[in-house]
Amino acid sequence: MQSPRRNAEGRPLGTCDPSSSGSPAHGGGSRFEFQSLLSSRMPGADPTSARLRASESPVHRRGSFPLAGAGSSQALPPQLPEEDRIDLNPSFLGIALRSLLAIDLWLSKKLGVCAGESSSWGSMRPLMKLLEISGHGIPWLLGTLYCLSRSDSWAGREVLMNLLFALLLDLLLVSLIKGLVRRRRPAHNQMDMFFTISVDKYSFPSGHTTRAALVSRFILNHLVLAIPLRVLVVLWAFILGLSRVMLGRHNVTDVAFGFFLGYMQYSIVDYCWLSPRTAPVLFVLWNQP
Ligand SMILES: CC(C)=CCC/C(C)=C/CC/C(C)=C/COP(=O)(O)O
Repeated sequence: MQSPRRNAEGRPLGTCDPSSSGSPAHGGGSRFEFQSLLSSRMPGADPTSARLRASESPVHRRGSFPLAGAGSSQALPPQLPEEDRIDLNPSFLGIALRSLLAIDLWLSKKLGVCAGESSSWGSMRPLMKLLEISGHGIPWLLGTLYCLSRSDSWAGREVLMNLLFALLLDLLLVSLIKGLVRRRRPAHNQMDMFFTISVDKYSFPSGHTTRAALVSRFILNHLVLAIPLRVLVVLWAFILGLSRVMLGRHNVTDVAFGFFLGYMQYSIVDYCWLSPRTAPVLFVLWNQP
C-alpha cells in the first residue's frame, strides 16, 4: 500500500487540522484544500462541485492562502508544497497544450512503423536510415567545403560560402534549442544514429528536418533547376521529415517545428547574405594561396 502524501507539516493529505477550520478569511484555508483535494482525488468525486467550491473561494482562485483577517491572532496555516496543489482552474491554453501533447505522442507512436526491425514496416528501416544520412550534417558540411575548394567562379563561391554559413547557423540554433528544451526522444527510438553530438540525445526540434527545409529552400532559390528536379527537392525534404517520425527518432511536433525553423533560418541567411561587398574579409581570405 502507498503511504499517504503529506503536506508541509508532514500531516497526511486528506486529514485536517481542526484548529484551522472555519472561514478562509480567518486562516481556515486548510478546509478548502481538504475539500478540493478530497473531491478531486477520491474515486467517484464530483469535479464540477469541486470547481464550484473552489471558484467561491478566493483561496483557490489565487492558489494561495488569504491574509489573516485584520486583528486576528491566529497563525497563518502553512502553504502546501507545489506538488500537492491542484490547479482547479487550468487555462484554456494549458488544456490545449496538454491535448496537443497527448495527440502528438499518440500519433508519433502510431507512425513509428520503422522504429525497430520487428516493427510493422521494419523491412523499410535500411531505406529510412539511408534517407537519414542524406540529411545528416557531416555530409552536407564536408560536401560544401569540398565544392568551395573546387569552385573557380566568384558567383559559385559566394553561394557556397552562404550555404556553409547556413549549415553552421542551423547547427548552432538547433543545438541551442535542444539544450534549452531538453525533450527526450520517443521511448520507442533505438539510439543507433550515425555521428551525433551530445545534444542529439534530445529530440526538439529535429535537426535533420531543419536542415532539409533550409537546404531545399536554399537550393530552390539559388540553383536553376528544371521543374521535376525542383519537385524532387521538395519531396526529399518532406519524406526526410516524415522518416524521422517513422524511424521513431522524433515526435510529430519536433518535425513540424523543424520545418518551420529551417524555413525561417533561410530567411535569416537571405537577410544576412554574405558577399564580397558585405563581407570582403571572408572572400579575400578564401582566395589566399
Ligand atoms: C562542425 C560540427 C560540430 C559538426 C557536427 C555535425 C553533426 C554531428 C551534426 C549532427 C547531426 C545529427 C545527428 C543531428 C540529429 O538530427 P535529429 O533529426 O535526430 O535531431
